Amino acid sequence: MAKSTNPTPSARERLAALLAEHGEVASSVQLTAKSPKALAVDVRGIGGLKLPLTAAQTKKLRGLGRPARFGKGEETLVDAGVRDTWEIPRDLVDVRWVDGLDAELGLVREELGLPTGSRLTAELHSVLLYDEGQFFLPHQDSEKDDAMVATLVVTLPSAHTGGELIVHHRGEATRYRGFPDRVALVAFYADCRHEVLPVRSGSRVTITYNLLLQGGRGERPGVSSSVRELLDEHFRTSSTPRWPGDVREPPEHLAFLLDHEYSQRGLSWDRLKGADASAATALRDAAAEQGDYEAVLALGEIHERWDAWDEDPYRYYPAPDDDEGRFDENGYYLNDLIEAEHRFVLNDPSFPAGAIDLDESEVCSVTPTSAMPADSSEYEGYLGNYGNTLDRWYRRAAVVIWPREQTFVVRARSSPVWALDTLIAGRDPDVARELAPYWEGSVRSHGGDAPLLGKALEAALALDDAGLATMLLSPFTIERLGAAHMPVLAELAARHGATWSRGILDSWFGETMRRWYSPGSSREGWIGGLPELLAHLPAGERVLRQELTQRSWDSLAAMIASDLRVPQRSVRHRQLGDLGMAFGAVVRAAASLRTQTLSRSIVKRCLSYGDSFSACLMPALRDAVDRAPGQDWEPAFLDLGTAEASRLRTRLEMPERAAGDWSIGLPDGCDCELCGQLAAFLADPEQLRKDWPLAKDRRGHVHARIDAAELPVTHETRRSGRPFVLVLVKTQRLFDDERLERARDADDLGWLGRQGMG
Ligand SMILES: O=C(O)CCC(=O)C(=O)O
Ligand SMILES: [Fe+2]
Repeated sequence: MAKSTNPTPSARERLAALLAEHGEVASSVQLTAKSPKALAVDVRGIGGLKLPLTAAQTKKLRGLGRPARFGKGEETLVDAGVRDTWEIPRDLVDVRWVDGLDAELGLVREELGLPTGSRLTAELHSVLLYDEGQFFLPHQDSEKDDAMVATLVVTLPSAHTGGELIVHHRGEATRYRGFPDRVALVAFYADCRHEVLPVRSGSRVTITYNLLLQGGRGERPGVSSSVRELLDEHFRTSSTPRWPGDVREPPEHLAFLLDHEYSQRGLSWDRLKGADASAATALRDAAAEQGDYEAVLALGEIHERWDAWDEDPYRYYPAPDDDEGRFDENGYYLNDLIEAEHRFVLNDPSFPAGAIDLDESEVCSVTPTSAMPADSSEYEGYLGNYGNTLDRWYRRAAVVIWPREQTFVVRARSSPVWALDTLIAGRDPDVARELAPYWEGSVRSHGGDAPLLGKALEAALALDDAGLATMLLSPFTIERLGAAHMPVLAELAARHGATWSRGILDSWFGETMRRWYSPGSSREGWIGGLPELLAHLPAGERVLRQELTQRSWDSLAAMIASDLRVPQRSVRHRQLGDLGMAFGAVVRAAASLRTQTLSRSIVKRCLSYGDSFSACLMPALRDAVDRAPGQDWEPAFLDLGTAEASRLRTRLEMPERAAGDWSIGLPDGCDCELCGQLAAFLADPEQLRKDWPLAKDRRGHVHARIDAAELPVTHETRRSGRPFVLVLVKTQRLFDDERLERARDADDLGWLGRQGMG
């Protein structure tokens, strides 16, 4: 969140501040053992270690050591450039704390702010020996056990310098030294990066433990009532209007973002780290107080888009005082937050899998997201709609709270599948009405795929209400409609009538929707399967058959019209060719309708298209023959094929280009004075080359015209003299292309003749 410029902070901002105060705790801590005798270490082959360690003992230890490994993703590696230390095999070592470790672990638990009532246990991880020059670069320990919350490093007393353990957290580094005569214990949260600096002299020996947390929830009297009041205030108060006249409803959720990192499996109420634990617990207790709120842990994905600069704007001026912390980790200066998206997956098995999107006014945190290191980021220079933008993505865990009466809607929004299953089972129209305000957004953000459409149809059938059926179905797109859906759709159409059906199809074919969220599904691909789809309608069904075919044609005709306008010939032909299958399908579907009105209007429209339409028609005709060899032509195909044949014949009857005729036509597009000169050169049958001194932008215009029309003319700039000279040369491709085209025409005409359309 950007710094608030609002003079009176909102309830959620005050809530975050209260929780921050309440939960100030360390992320690492150091203790010393009562005496060196607190610890008894036996090593097989050496015997009991005498503390402080002597040089003779470390020498023996070294004899048992092997180079330590470290984890990188899935792998375990040995790389002395990252980690250079000896590891003593764990099974050779027996470590015993004479009075147990409970007192120390109790202190650690308190200092790290883990909930009262919980208990830490230590699990031996490794025994390490760092000789002079050895070190471990910054890293984060992997949490192999779900209950692991922290690491404990015990440094045995020994004479050494260097080898400091440095623990990083949220931009702060804490440095811990071992002692010559005392056992040092350092514990830090498992999500802290840490490192061991090179040992400068002597040897450093450490024993590391995984710290596991068991049970217990914190009880923090005192804050709960103020938390509760702020919670109520948040849910009562509409957020500030974004522009004059903007009407905003009171928020439906509150997400409090946590500061530590959690894995999906590691995120649970009794294993929250540091300040998160006390804050989250206070929130949960306040929510539970009267049983009217629900609080759930969630994993969030946050996307921020910043207006940003890639260099320091204050390079030549002193930065304003309140401007620190405005640089991200890559040195970009964060200027203004343009937008932020917050999406949460509820981490609770009693909730259906899925995600909910929250508004910025529903989110708060102690540490603003922009102050956290991003998981990934992307900088774009002057592109798109803004100036320079910096996109940043983060993962942050959160406590998400909502009024209990909203639970159905929250569940339904996070999983539309679950919502539909509930409707199918309960057939309760009031429940469906509760969904109405969110349904479209919810289907959209979950991709609205074919199985979901299947369920939505089923639910519409179960509810048996035309209005609710429209609400449930209209967010989908036509590309998702498959054979399996047809019987239910027909049933609904029969129940609710033709007007209802048309309304649904209008939404499904709508253009805006399609761009929103049908990635990977192509309209023309779907139209290509139309006749097969119609075959799944009950015999005698008329409305859907008619309407689906009509709308498919309208949609396709719009695509054809736009492709016919593409200036480059090769692109135009390829795109039109790609529509051939869909065109054939529409013609076949139209032919199967009760009246031939649509067929006739298709033919009429196609006869008005120019020559390029052949690129779409020929593949459709050839496909029709492949599908139904030896069968009679649909009348529409026959009309179009016959017209195509006569068009081809006319073209072929024109005399071939004479050898030595170099005249080229320039297609329409511009009649500026420059294009006039270009056209004259092109039209001249004898002139093959033109050396044309032209200023830069004028050369650019000529380049563009020639490229757009894909003319057989090379156009290069000779960079000598002022202005440079544009050299145009007509090429042999003029003759080759025309020859190829004639051959293709002849071939098509022959084929049409053999199909009875000559
Ligand atoms: O030796 C130390 O102080 C730390 C060792 C460590 O970071 C590890 O084993 O992961
Ligand atoms: Fe480590």
